[in-house]
Amino acid sequence: MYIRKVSSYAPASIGNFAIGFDIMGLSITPYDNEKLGDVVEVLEYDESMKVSNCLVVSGNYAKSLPELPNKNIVYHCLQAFNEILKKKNIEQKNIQLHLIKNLPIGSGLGSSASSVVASLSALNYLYNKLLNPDELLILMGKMEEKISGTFHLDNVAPSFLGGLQLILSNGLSKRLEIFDSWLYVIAYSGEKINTIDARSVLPQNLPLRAHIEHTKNLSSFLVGLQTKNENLVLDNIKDVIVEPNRRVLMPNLVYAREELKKIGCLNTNISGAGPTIFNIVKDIKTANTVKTWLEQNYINKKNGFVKICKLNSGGAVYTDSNF
Ligand SMILES: Nc1ncnc2c1ncn2[C@@H]1O[C@H](COP(=O)(O)OP(=O)(O)OP(=O)(O)O)[C@@H](O)[C@H]1O
Ligand SMILES: N[C@@H](CCO)C(=O)O
Repeated sequence: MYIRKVSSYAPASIGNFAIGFDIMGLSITPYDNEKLGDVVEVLEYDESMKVSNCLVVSGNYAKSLPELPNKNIVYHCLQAFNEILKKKNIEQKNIQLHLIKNLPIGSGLGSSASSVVASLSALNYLYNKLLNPDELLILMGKMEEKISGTFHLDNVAPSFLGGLQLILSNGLSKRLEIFDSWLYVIAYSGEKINTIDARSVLPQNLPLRAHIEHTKNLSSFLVGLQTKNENLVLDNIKDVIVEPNRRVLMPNLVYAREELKKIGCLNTNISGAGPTIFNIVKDIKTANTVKTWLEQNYINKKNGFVKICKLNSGGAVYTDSNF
């Protein structure tokens, strides 16, 4: 039996939020308050009890994880944290990690980020908040880099800190206030797209025209938030840089966007690297209509799902058996 259990839940997130490739992301939670995110429990044992397996996994998507524990990003998070302890001459506790894998892998819902945030935030809590939130966020980004090949914080920042997060040039993250009444109908098609593959279809250079158009859209989006102009914000949640290249991976996106607009959906875009799409509506009645259309026309009924979500303001949540 363990002597202490620290558990952390890290919510799903919409990476990029369409207008901010690699620099913006939104934390979401289902409208019915169901949980949508991974949980990592750190179990501390008495020194007399030998922990034979430092990582165990369970949950609906545990079977899709790499078979070898050392291929799991949670294992790398533990190793990275142990390295920090070593450098700071802090003795390692006798612990085991339990990952409850609730998010589908390669879904675009920030699945790997959720595992990273849950494990590192739980470990940090167990070690009396050894790292401050900025240091912890950077470490989370480095762990994401191990998976996708690039350092990006657009999933880990919202999952950890909650809300709509904008990554700044100093590497830190800033919360932006977005309309909290908006609903996000997310549709996970059931296919798997690894971020690293979705990045390999992107061009290394941008035409100047695309850069200008994108900058205009991003500026308009930010001004819309600042002046609380909902239409200006909605009109500028769009991606003229990445989406055109990723459409090849998501051939039904444009058709879905056109059809959903006819039934009241205000905005349809790719979540993270896809294949999940997010659809913005302002009321629960339209959300249900959009959900039904997506269930009937967009998702693979065996593995896919559609959920009505809202903004998650809080980010990762801890519980500690000591309290
Ligand atoms: N704990 C983990 N959770 C999720 N993926 C993991 C984990 N450990 C290792 N992986 C590997 O990471 C890859 C999936 O991560 P990836 O970033 O591509 O998808 P995602 O996090 O679902 O998507 P997105 O970042 O677009 O929202 C897979 O190759 C998977 O095997
Ligand atoms: N910004 C990332 C999110 C997925 O991890 C991308 O679109 O590649």
